[in-house]
Parts: sequence; C-alpha cells; structure tokens
Amino acid sequence: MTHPASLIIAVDGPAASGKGTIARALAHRYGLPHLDTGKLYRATGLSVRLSGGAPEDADFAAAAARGLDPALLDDPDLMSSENAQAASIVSAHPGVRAALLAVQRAFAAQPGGAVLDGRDIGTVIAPHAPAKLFVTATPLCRAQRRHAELARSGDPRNLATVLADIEARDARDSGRSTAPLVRAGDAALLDTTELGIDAAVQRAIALVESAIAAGGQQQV
Ligand SMILES: Nc1ncnc2c1ncn2[C@@H]1O[C@H](COP(=O)(O)OP(=O)(O)O)[C@@H](O)[C@H]1O
Ligand SMILES: Nc1ccn([C@@H]2O[C@H](COP(=O)(O)OP(=O)(O)O)[C@@H](O)[C@H]2O)c(=O)n1
Repeated sequence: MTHPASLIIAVDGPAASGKGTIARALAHRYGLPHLDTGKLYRATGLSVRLSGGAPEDADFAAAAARGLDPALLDDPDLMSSENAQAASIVSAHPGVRAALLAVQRAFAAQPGGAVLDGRDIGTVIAPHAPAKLFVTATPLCRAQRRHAELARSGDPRNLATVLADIEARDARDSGRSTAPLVRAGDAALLDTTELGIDAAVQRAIALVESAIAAGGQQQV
C-alpha cells in the first residue's frame, strides 16, 4: 500500500500494556522516529526526587519539567517502580503537562511524521493523527509482564505489589482532570492479553494500514 508523505501514529494505553513495544515496531516498520513520552514524565519525577522535592508539589514539579536536564532520560533510576509512581503523580499537574507539550507536538510535527506513545497522544498531543491505537490488556496480564521485566532488572517486588502499583497508577492516570488516560473516539482498540509480541505487532500493523486506507494525509 502507498503511505502518506507524512504519517503520525499515536499509541496510547495503560502501564505495561505493550504500547512501547508496539510503537517501536511500528517506527521500524514505517521508518519513522519514535518518542516514548512516558520518559519525559519519568524524568520530571526523577528530577523532583533528586532535588528533594515532593512530586505532589505542583509548582516544584512544573519548574522541574520546564528545566528538564536531558541527561536524566538515561538515568538508571528512570524506569524504576519508585520513579513510575513519582511520574504518575507529577503528570497530573497541569503545569507539568503544559511544560512538556511543545516538545511532544514538535516531535509529532517533524517532516515525514513520527510514532509517539503515551497516555494522551491521540487526544491532546496529536489529535489529528490519522492512525491511533489504544493498546490494553487485563491488569493481571500487565502486572505479570511488568513483574517479569522488573525481576530481570533485579527488582525484588512480588507480583501482588506490582499489580497494586499498576492499579494505583491506572486510577491516577485515568482519574486526573487534565489529559486523563482515555481512548480517543477514533482510536482502534488493541487488546494484547491473549497475543504474544509478534501477534500484537502484526495486529497493530494491520490496524494502521486500515487507518491509512480510510484516512490519508493529516495535520497536527
Ligand atoms: N504482547 C505481549 N506479550 C508478552 N509480553 C509483552 C507483550 N507486549 C509487551 N510485552 C512485554 O511486557 C513488558 C512491558 O511492555 P512495554 O511495551 O514496555 O509496555 P508499556 O510501554 O505499555 O509500558 C516488556 O517486558 C515487553 O517485552
Ligand atoms: N503521555 C503520557 C505518558 C506518560 N504519562 C505519565 O507517566 C507515567 C509513566 O509513563 P510510562 O509510559 O513510562 O509508564 P509505563 O506504561 O511504561 O509503565 C504514567 O503512569 C503517566 O502518569 C502521562 O501522563 N502522559
């Protein structure tokens, strides 16, 4: 199939649903740059923690987001469980989201297009993206995946703790008033609970191809 000259693919979903895995595979498939937007919120949470601030402090967190040091994106603590909770708390502050908006919109608007994954790509960052996926899986399935991933990195948390962490984050991400985690009305739903990685990626490609066939060019 011929593809539009510029293609933006928005991939949203809850923690450990497989959205990052799918977004990376789509970026490879279509030769597009990829942005894991969760890392921006994780870096903001980490910055607040390293400065001794509280993630609940909206002004402190917004200042951290405005002055983000790109080196934090490579910090070993970025992907830790503690930092995931901090990211979820700082991400609910409107000032944090406002500070991180421009860089994400600019990434989406680059010539040729891009793949972005997060919570609000299809609703806020790139609402006119022609291809949108909402990736999900049951909480237990997501906890099992994240538990295995954390165990590989040496994190000793048990499955029940990982599940509780994921449910707390889901509730916070879905319940916040600014840019909550919600499926865009025009996003295709992709439940990966019963799908392995290869099957999930193939399904994602099929959904993107359908969206391209139905849509065409787009603006951010
Ligand atoms: N369909 C799948 N089946 C099994 N494991 C998966 C699947 N998709 C992703 N994973 C694994 O689950 C973990 C979380 O996936 P990831 O893509 O990082 O999720 P997210 O970006 O939604 O947090 C990773 O270890 C990844 O390899
Ligand atoms: N576009 C985004 C991406 C992440 N986030 C927040 O950042 C946290 C970490 O995101 P992440 O994508 O790295 O988390 P995982 O899904 O990989 O566990 C999430 O729990 C959200 O609170 C957000 O609010 N908006």
